[in-house]
Amino acid sequence: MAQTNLTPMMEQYHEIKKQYPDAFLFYRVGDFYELFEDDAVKGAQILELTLTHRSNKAENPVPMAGVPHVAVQSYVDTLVEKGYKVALCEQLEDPKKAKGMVKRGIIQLVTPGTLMNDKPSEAKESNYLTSVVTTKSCFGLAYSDLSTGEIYATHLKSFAAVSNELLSLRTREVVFNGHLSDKDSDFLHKANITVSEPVELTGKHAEISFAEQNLTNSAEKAAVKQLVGYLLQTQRRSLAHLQVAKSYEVNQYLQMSHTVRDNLELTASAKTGKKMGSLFWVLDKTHTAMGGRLLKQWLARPLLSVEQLNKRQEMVQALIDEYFTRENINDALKGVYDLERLTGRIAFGNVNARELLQLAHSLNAVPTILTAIQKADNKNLQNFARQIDPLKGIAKLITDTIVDQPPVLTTEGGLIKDGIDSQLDRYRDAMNNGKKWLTEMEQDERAKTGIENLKVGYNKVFGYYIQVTNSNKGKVPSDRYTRKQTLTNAERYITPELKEHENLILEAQTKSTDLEYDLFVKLREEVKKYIPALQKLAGQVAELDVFCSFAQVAEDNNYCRPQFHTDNQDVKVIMGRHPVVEQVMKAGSFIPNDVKLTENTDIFLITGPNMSGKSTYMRQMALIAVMAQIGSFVPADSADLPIFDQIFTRIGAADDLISGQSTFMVEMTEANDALQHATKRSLVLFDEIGRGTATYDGMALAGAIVQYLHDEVGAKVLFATHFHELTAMEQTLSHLKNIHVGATEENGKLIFLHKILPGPADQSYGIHVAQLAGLPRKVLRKATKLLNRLEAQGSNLGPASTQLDLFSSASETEEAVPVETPSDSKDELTDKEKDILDEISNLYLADQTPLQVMQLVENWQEDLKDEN
Ligand SMILES: Nc1ncnc2c1ncn2[C@@H]1O[C@H](COP(=O)(O)OP(=O)(O)OP(=O)(O)O)[C@@H](O)[C@H]1O
Repeated sequence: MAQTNLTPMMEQYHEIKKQYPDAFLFYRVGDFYELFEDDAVKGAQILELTLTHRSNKAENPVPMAGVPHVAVQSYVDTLVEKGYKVALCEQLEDPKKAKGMVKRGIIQLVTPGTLMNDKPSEAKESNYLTSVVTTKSCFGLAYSDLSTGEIYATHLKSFAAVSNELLSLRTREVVFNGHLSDKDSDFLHKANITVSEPVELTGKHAEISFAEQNLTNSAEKAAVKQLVGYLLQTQRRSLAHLQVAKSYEVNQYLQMSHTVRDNLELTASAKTGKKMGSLFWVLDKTHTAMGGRLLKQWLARPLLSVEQLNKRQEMVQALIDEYFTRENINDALKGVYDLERLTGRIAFGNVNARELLQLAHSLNAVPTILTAIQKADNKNLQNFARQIDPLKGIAKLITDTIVDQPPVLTTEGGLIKDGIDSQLDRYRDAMNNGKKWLTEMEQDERAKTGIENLKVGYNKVFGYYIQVTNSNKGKVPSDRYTRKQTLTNAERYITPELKEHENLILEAQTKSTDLEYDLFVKLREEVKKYIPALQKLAGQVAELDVFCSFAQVAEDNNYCRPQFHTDNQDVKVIMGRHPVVEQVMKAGSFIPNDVKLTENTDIFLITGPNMSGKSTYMRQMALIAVMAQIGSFVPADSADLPIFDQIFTRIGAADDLISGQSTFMVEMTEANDALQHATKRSLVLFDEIGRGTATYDGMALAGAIVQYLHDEVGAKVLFATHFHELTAMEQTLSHLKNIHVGATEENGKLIFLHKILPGPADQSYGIHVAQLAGLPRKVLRKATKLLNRLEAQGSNLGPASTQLDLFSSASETEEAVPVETPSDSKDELTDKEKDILDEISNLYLADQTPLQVMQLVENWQEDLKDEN
């Protein structure tokens, strides 16, 4: 906005705003932060503020909107959560002392990736800022959670791998040094990831050399440099808690794409996006926020090393065996605050006395934990405990210095205990003596003047005064008292003696408050020296918390300790259960099932009615694999498992909203991902592949995919299908076995057994399920009639029989010969009827609302009417 004749303040505003064009500039004026011009217009709308104008009478009044400084955090959070950036511009000198324009400057730039939300509901969430650099040969990627200071770095071959990492980390902001194609930029926008420009750094920065010290890969180094540089530039405060970056490679862990993680509902339910209903919900019995965050990190990166997994398992086993130790540890953990984030706040220098006490109380819990472990006399626990330094000295220093219930503010005194500093004690004595003198003086004056209700009081404007009610005004010794203030029913006076003591008291008070603040800062700086030790301790406590949680969950739900083998890929899970589904069902009502992919069986082709439990069975296998590879015990009687390198899924019907692909396209993309990247060591779950297109297309694709997985990939595959024709493949594919989920019919009613049985399903029961869903009788009757006719015709239906032959043993050598259609043309189905039947058997009831089903049925009725 071109402006002429700007006031000095607006000139200053523009000067600062120019440097932060893409951020909302919160400009401090007195007790308010003001937004001006376009920021004001947009901000007022988003934050529901009143839009006013500055220089209302001028030709071009400046739009303006303000928020009180005490409430600024929630406004900043709202904007940043929506993906905007906020630049906080403070008054850098006391306005009273300033000559001319008050100096102002940006003290912090809050961005989506650097937002530190203190909401308790988000304590178990990490908020990552990610930095990506393009180099000639690859992409370097580094990310950090600013609240804890941890940094990780890796390098990746393709932008697709980068995108997958960004989505898996749920990063909100990426600092990117390259040029984004329209497609990639669109993708990031839809994924709600803010893209920020890297900042230009001059000179050397200790934080950068510290963070990158262990890295060898140059792309990773560059990514960390860019990350820390951005943090330094936006935070403009001490980042002493930033840790040494840890290098990782995605293939050091069990790999899953972000869609696989979402499909398996590892940390959030697919339906609600909430924790409830996810694997994390079942496994998380942690008592600390750090434990919760660590468990989430483990879920994001399951391990491949049997050695490391055994170590975790041994800790879990020890804590199951030592019940009382676990209970004692749990009790102690309940008193531990978020050490990681407290440490972050210590680095930033915005920790208050209460938080320092929280730190001390947390540290005091550690010896209790160690004592509990010592009593248990368990080798694994002992070894773990031996590595822990409880940092007793820090805890003592804090509790010795800070009073038991300090105020939130650190600038108004009342923080430091007596006996810590002799000067402070002297000031306090002076204050106390002064106050004692005031009480004595009040008594004295009452006696001298005879005014019984004479009072000594204090207010900010006049300081100490003597108050006399109007009725006693006459008794006031006018030679000694000077009138200062008249109230409706009293007068206030001062005396020279009173003022003299007032000076002494107030001076002692100001000095002691200042000194207390200094002592507090000194303490804070002392604690700051222990940041790395505190971070190490926090990590150990978090691990112990997760182990206790695993032990608790294993014991509560009767899990077993999985065994791993590396010489083959056989899977042998006996009486396995779905960890989440069994939680939401009545105790004992979940039917356990085995998964035995052994002796050259790689593929289970699973058939069975809708709703019988095919998906549950497949997911339960994947969840057991993930649980095992994070070190948790698993819901089964026994589990003998290989180490899986990757998990692929094609489950559910969700459109990929981010990439804007159709359901079928997503289905094929996910299938392709598995076909291209799965190895013999992978686990593949395919649920009804091919149902997103016309029946015969779908069946053909599904058959070809199964064959490819069998011949070319050799992964362990669970493949559920409604195409019964595929079951014929067992005759030709030696590593494929048919299994089905049992169901029976009793008095015309369908009973689900939820039991996995050998061989293919004999019926699909689609119409029974439709009946369960309450479809009108007329439709069900008609569907049954159509089905009977189809069955009577058997394989005579031209195209289906061609498909069937394709997958049967004869197909390799013989041409399929279409059998002639029956001569009774009345019995032949019309195309329309076939379509309707197809639609009914393919209808996914779980995806429909009753109203949608009614609508569909009504359409069918209309169509059938038209036919007849
Ligand atoms: N083993 C089991 N024991 C008890 N109940 C089960 C079991 N497996 C599944 N169920 C119940 O059956 C419901 C349907 O299961 P699931 O979604 O796995 O069926 P499906 O065969 O995949 O169905 P569709 O083919 O329609 O997708 C589950 O929500 C659960 O309530």
